[in-house]
Amino acid sequence: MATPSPSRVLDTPPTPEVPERVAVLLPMPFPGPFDYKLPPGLVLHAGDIVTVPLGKRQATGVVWDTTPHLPPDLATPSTQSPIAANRLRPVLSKLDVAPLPAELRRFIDWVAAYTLSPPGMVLAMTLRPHMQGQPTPTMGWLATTPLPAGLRATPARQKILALLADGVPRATTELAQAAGTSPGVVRGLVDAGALHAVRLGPANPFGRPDPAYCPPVLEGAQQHAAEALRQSVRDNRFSVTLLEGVTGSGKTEIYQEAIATCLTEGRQALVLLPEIALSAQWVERFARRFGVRPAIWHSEAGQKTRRLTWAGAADGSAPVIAGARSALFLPFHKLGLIIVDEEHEGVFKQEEGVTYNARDMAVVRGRLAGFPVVLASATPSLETLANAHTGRYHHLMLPTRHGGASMPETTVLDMREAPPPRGRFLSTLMVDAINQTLERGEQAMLFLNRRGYAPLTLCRACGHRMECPRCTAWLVEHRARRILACHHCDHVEPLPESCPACSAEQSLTAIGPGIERITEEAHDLFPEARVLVMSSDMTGGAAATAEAVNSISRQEVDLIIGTQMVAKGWHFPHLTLVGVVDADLGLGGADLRAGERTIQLLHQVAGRAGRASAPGRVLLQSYTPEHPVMQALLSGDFNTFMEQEAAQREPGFWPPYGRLAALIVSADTMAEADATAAQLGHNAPYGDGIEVLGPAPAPLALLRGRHRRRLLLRTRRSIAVQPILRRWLGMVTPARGTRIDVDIDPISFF
Ligand SMILES: Nc1ncnc2c1ncn2[C@@H]1O[C@H](COP(=O)(O)OP(=O)(O)OP(=O)(O)O)[C@@H](O)[C@H]1O
Ligand SMILES: [Zn+2]
Repeated sequence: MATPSPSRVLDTPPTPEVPERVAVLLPMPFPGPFDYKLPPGLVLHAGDIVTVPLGKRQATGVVWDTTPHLPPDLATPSTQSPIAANRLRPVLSKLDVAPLPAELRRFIDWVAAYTLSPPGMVLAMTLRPHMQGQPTPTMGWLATTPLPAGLRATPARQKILALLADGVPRATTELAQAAGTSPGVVRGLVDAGALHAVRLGPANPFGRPDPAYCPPVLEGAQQHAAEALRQSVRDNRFSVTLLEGVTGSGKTEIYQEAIATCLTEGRQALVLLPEIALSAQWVERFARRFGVRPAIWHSEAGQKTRRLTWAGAADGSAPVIAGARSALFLPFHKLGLIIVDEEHEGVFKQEEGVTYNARDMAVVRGRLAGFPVVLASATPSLETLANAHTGRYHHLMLPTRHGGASMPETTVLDMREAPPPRGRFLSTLMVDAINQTLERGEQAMLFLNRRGYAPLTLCRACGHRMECPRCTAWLVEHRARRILACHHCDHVEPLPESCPACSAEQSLTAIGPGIERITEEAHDLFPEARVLVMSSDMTGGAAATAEAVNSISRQEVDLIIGTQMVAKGWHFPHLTLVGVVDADLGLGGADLRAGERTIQLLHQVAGRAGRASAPGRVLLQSYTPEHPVMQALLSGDFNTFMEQEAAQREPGFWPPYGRLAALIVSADTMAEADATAAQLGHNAPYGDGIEVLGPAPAPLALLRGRHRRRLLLRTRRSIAVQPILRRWLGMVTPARGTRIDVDIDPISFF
C-alpha cells in the first residue's frame, strides 16, 4: 500500500529547485495537471507516482513536468490561473514503484497534444493496468539483527519474525498473509525498529531471451537487410526503416536479428503485432530463435499477467514485449527498438477514446527517446511508402520468398461469365480446384471477410429489410444461434417467423453469404473434407485459436474457412490453394483507402498459399475483373498500383500529401446533431490550403442510438491541423448531451 518512502530508494537525479508546489497529472479527462502542496519530509521528483486528495476522494497520479516540451504547433498556452498557495492541498504519499521516465512523460504530452486529447486520458493508458488490483510492491522487510532490546514478542509477531529467518525480504501483505496476521502487526514491528526496509529484487517471471540461442543462416538479400537493421540498433539513434518483403520472404526472421542486437546492447525491444490474441505461432517462433517466450501484452491477458508485464517493462526484467497497440504506452525502463509488424494494418488505429495510430506514435516515441523503429510489411501503406520515397525512412527490400519457394499463381474468376449455380456462391472452377487440391492431400482455404450466415434478411413479399433499430445497418443472420445481430452495436433479436412489416409467413430470405453459409455449402460440396472455421467470433478466444492453428499444422484439417483472421501472418506449409469468395467486397463505399485496403488484405490472404515446397494457387471470385485492384493482384505488381493511388491523391492533397482531421458530432436527436454541426459549419476555418468538407450525415448516420454528422478538415502538409482545430472548437458550444469527437489522421470513415 502507499507508504511514504525514504529518499534513498530514488534512482532519478533530484530536480534542481525543489518547488513548494508540485504539478500532479491525474489519469482523468482534465485539461492538465493540478497543483498540490509538497508536505514536509516528502521528497518528490517528476515522474513519481503519488496519491493526492481529489474532492472527497483519493486519486493516484504522477508528478508532472511544469513545462511540457512540445513543438510550437502542438503547445497550448495555459489558461488556468494558478491556485493560491494557501488553498493548495498536500500530496498524501508516494508509491513504492519506479517513477515514470522523462521520455515517457514527454511522449504522453506529445500524443495528447497531437490527438487533442486530455493528457490525463493518455496517462491513463500507461497507468490503468498498474492501478487495477493490488499494486505490486517493490519494497520489502527484513528482520533487524540484533532485534531491539525489550521488543514485545507477541505470538503474531513471533510468526512474522520466524518467516523472515530465512533472510528473504517480503512485502507487508505477503508477510501478513503467510503469518495469518493483520498488516498492522507488520507495521507495529516496523515502528518498534524490528524490521527494516529493503528494495525487493525484480521477481522475474520472464526468461532471458538468448540472442545467440539459434540464429538463422541468412541468404543474400536477407543478410544485407539484417545487417542494416543491426547497425541501426547499434547506432542507438532515431531512425525509421521500412522492411518491405513479399510474403514468406523472411521479414520476421530479419527483424528478430535486430532484436538480438538490441538485447546484446542491453536494451529492451517492443514488437507491435496486429492481432496479439492470435499470435501463438509468432510466440513459438520467437522461442525457437531465443530459447524463451517473450512477455505478451494484450487486453485478453488476465489482470495479474498485465501487472507483471507492466512491472517487467518498468524494471527491465521483461527484455522483449510483444503486444497489441496499447503496449506502446508501457513504462519501459530502457527501450531501444520498436518493430511494427504488418505496419499497414488498420487495427493499429484506436478509434475510441484517445484516437491514435500506434504505428505513427511508435515513430514519435522513437524520435523523442532516440532509438530506431522498424516498420515491416509485404504491402506497406501509402503513408510509409511516401516517407520511404522522400528518404525520410530507410527502405529495405526482400524481393523473393525464402528457400526458393515461388509466389503463388493468381487467377481472377470472372463471375459474370461463369456464375455459380443458383443459390450457391462458389463457382464451378473454384469447386474443381478445391477438389484437386484435396485429392493431392494438400490443404485449401476459403476466405470471406464476413461473419455470420447472411448480411441481409429481406421479405420477399413486401421488400422489407431487417435493420438495426439503433444503427444505420442491416442485421446479420447467425443461423447456428438463430438470431439476427447488429455488427456495430450489441443489438440481437430472434429470427422472426413472419415479416414484421407485412406479416407474411415464411417470406424472409437470406441474401448474400457470410462464412457460415459458405461452410454449409462446403459441407454439401466436399462431404469428406475435414473443415475448420476460423473467425473472430469463434468461441474460446486465443486458446481456441492456437489449438485451431496447431490442428492445421498437424494436417488434421483439409479445408479452412475464415474471415480476415486467416489472412494474418500464418505459416501453413501444406496449404496450397487460397480461394477468395468475394474479392470485390470492400471496394464499394466512398472510403479513401478502399482500394489500398482491399489489395493489402487480399495480397495478405494470397500470401498464405504455397509457402513451402509445393507451389501455391490463388483464385479470386470477382464481378469486376477489370478493376485495378484485381489487375494488380493478377500481375503481382503492387508498386504500380500504389503509384497510381499516389497519383490520384496527390493533386487534391489527400493523405499522405495533405493532412486530414475528422470531427464527428453525435447527439440523441437528429435536430441536436444538426444544430451543432451547423454551428461548426458556420465557423469553419478557411484560408490558403485549408478546406472543410461537410457537415454531412456520417455513413453510419445512426450508431448505437446516436445521430451522427461529420466534418472533414483537409490542409496542405505544411499546415498543422491542431492549432486550427483548437481555435475552431473554441468557437462552438455544443448543447448538453452533444459530443464532438476529433479524429486526427482518420483511417475509417464510418
Ligand atoms: N534464412 C532463413 N533460414 C531458415 N528459414 C527461413 C529463413 N528465412 C525465412 N525462413 C522461413 O521461411 C518462412 C517465411 O519467413 P517469414 O515468416 O519470416 O516471412 P515473412 O516475410 O515474415 O512472411 P509474411 O509477410 O507472410 O508474414 C518461415 O517459416 C521462416 O522460418
Ligand atoms: Zn446496431
